[in-house]
Amino acid sequence: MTVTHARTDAPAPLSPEPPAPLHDGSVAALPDAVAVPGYDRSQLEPAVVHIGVGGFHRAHQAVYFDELARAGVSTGWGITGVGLRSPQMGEVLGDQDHLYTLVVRGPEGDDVRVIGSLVRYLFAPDDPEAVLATLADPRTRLVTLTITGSAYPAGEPDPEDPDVRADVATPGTPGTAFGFLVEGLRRRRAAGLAGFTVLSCDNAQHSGDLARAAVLATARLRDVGLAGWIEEQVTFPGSMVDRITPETTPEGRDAIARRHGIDDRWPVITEPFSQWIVEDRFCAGRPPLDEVGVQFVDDVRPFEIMKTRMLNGAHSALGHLASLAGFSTTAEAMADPTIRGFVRGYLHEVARGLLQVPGVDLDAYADTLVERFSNPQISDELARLCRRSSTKVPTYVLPSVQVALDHAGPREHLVLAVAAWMRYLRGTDDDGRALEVTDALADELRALAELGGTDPHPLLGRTDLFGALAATPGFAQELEAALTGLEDGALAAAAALQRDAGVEAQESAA
Ligand SMILES: NC(=O)c1ccc[n+]([C@@H]2O[C@H](COP(=O)([O-])OP(=O)(O)OC[C@H]3O[C@@H](n4cnc5c(N)ncnc54)[C@H](O)[C@@H]3O)[C@@H](O)[C@H]2O)c1
Ligand SMILES: O=P(O)(O)OC[C@@H](O)[C@@H](O)[C@H](O)[C@H](O)CO
Repeated sequence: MTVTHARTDAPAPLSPEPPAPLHDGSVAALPDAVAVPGYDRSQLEPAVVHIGVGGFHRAHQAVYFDELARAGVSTGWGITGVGLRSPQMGEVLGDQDHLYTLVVRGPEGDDVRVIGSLVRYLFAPDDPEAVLATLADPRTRLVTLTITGSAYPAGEPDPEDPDVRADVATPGTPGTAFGFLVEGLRRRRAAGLAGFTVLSCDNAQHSGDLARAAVLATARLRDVGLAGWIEEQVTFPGSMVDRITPETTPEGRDAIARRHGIDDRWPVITEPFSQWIVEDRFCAGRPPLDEVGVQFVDDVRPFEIMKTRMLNGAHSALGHLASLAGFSTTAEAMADPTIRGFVRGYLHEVARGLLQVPGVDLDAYADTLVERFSNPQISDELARLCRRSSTKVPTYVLPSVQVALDHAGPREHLVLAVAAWMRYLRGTDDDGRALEVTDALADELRALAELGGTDPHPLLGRTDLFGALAATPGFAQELEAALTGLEDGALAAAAALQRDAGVEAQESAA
């Protein structure tokens, strides 16, 4: 493994380089392998623009739109994919007529199909004008985003940031997704058109509010009147999205070619589970996604909070702790009873701090998460779960710790998860092997983690990450104890929690 001190404004090491075509005659190339995905793609109307076409979009939103067309419900929602950061996805999709293979990997084996809802792909740095023209096109009714949580400014956008400067000073060649949205909307306003819906599909608590705040703040930097028009004309529904989608590796790609005889340079492998809950606030027409399993609600926040704190929080906790213990994938780590017990304990503590979620039994939800994380058919790298943790831990983990401290709730697993992140930041596992630390703040946080050792105070000084939690009585001492426990190794620290829980259970039974 390598230690990567990457800045998030550099393209993240998102996916492996797309593998070269096989074309050795042993397999059929897309789109020859499957001529059409079951409907006439020429009928698809380009009503959706999606920014950030990665693995998840192709395993989730694009699949729902594909199902709409496949089931004959509607061909009104074809997708124009837009990339801002790396050109490879566009190159691969361009070679495949924008078709790609979705492999749903469950206990019964692989379900393989070709997805056809992406009709076009634009790499913004090559042709910003085409992207802006598409956003200003009257046919565009919905813009969806999966640009990672780090792309949303915490507070106001930094006017000194070169990308934000481009959004304002050279709006014909914007630097950020929000700059593109604002200029696209400005052109619509100038042309007398209405707005479009902006639907964030990034994992976040209040994803819609984050997108709205970022778009309005970017607009205000340009023109207060434009910002006011956007407030009136554009809706930003929140959404809860869920489908565990690992990065596609060359090995995964080659296995698909061998097993299924399809030469797809960048297929997507995902799990059977899929969930999408969306707030019903669409200003330019709502796609009939309820016909294909999407749930529309008035307020998505309880679902977002549950999902980010339970699933994503447990993923972060598992990622850091199991990486320290030397594991590489979720399934491998979850097969270890100590790690599995730690994840269960973590989920239990989070659930204790959650309010009721409509129609959800949190214990049953926790059980499904343990099962999904353990899926041996899916090879999900722990390293993926540990990227951009300075954005993720404050969103996914720390709110649960705060709730537990405020209500004197059980929190040993939560605190160990924070300690494991701090220990992980030092960049080596329990056997001294290098860990991948891919984070905008990697260098700064590593220095603080090394300075502190088992003393969390240098890291807790980062109030931009810890907020009021840093000063919450008892937290620093509990963290210090957990960091000290980790000196014996991650597995030993997790096992100690299980021993303590066993003793407590015996005492209360007695
Ligand atoms: N993979 C999953 O299991 C999963 C599930 C639910 C939600 N998500 C969310 O979906 C988003 C994308 O995840 P993914 O797994 O597809 O990752 P990915 O790395 O495959 O794709 C990320 C995409 O975002 C783009 N991007 C990154 N930073 C950007 C920026 N600052 N501005 C514009 N574009 C940017 C990349 O170019 C890429 O197209 C994340 O927010 C993630 O939390 C992922
Ligand atoms: O996507 P991230 O990096 O914010 O978080 C990593 C994982 O927890 C996440 O991708 C999950 O797999 C996903 O949210 C499941 O729906």
